[in-house]
Amino acid sequence: MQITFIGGGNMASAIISGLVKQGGHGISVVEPSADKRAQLAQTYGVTALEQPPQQLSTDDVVVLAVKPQQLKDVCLSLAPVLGNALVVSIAAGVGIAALARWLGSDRIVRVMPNTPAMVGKGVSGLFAPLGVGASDKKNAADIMAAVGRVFWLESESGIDDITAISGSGPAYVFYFIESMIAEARALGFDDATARQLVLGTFDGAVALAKQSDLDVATLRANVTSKGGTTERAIARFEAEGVKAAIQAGMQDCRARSVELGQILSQD
Ligand SMILES: NC(=O)C1=CN([C@@H]2O[C@H](COP(=O)(O)OP(=O)(O)OC[C@H]3O[C@@H](n4cnc5c(N)ncnc54)[C@H](O)[C@@H]3O)[C@@H](O)[C@H]2O)C=CC1
Ligand SMILES: O=C(O)[C@@H]1CCC=N1
Repeated sequence: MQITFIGGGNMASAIISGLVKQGGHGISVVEPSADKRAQLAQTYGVTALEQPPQQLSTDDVVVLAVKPQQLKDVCLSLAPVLGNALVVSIAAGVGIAALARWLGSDRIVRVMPNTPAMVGKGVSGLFAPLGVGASDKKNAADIMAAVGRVFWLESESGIDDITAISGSGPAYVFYFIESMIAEARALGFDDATARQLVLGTFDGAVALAKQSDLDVATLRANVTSKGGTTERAIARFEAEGVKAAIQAGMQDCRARSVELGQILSQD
């Protein structure tokens, strides 16, 4: 595939890194920052451009990887050179109707990836409107499958849902990890040891959850001895409303995705 990324920031780099490892693709990136262009070219061996190509072809795939707030201008400037290229938008919030209006094309797939794509462990939700053909859907899914797992969504609002789960989710996990590392440091462990203890715990717990036949609530119960230490910790989490706060945070995240779409898709 000939793939042109518009925007070479965090998320684009994560996807590019997986595609480069997979090999066999022609990859270019349009990125205004000269520093980032140099880094992308050096790290991944991709073609880094300051401006979009003069003309794209029907066989090209264009991945829109700029901030949602930059999307309209980017689409309007791409429209004259887009030809009939397939467009894959990874931007949060902004819907296909607005993208189609700005691009003058409805050959569009929306994707909500996440940054663990950088290490081949991404989770992506994809949505394509009815008019998008099977080979376009396959190309979009193949790009994301190069960097992790792929889930097709039945409706576009599923993109808002999955943004609150896997799109933003790595940040929730890092927040939990950060909190545990801070406390391990407060208990006197040096930074490197605190990090290893906490990351080892996450790694082990996730591996156990994946390999076990038991559900996660049972796995948690198995750690929690009656009258023991874990029980105290979980009781404090419950008293402080940690679970409710996580769920409320996810709802706020989803609402922001909807709100971004409403604000940014107006004209
Ligand atoms: N970071 C994440 O975890 C995720 C991000 N996304 C979506 O990915 C998109 C990009 O997010 P990030 O990579 O985090 O942002 P970022 O800020 O790291 O990257 C955006 C890049 O676009 C470049 N840019 C600005 N104007 C441009 C233009 N006119 N033409 C080409 N490039 C331009 C910027 O210089 C920057 O390098 C956003 O729409 C976001 O909603 C989706 C899922 C996860
Ligand atoms: O925070 C954001 O808006 C983007 C979308 C999902 C993850 N990062």
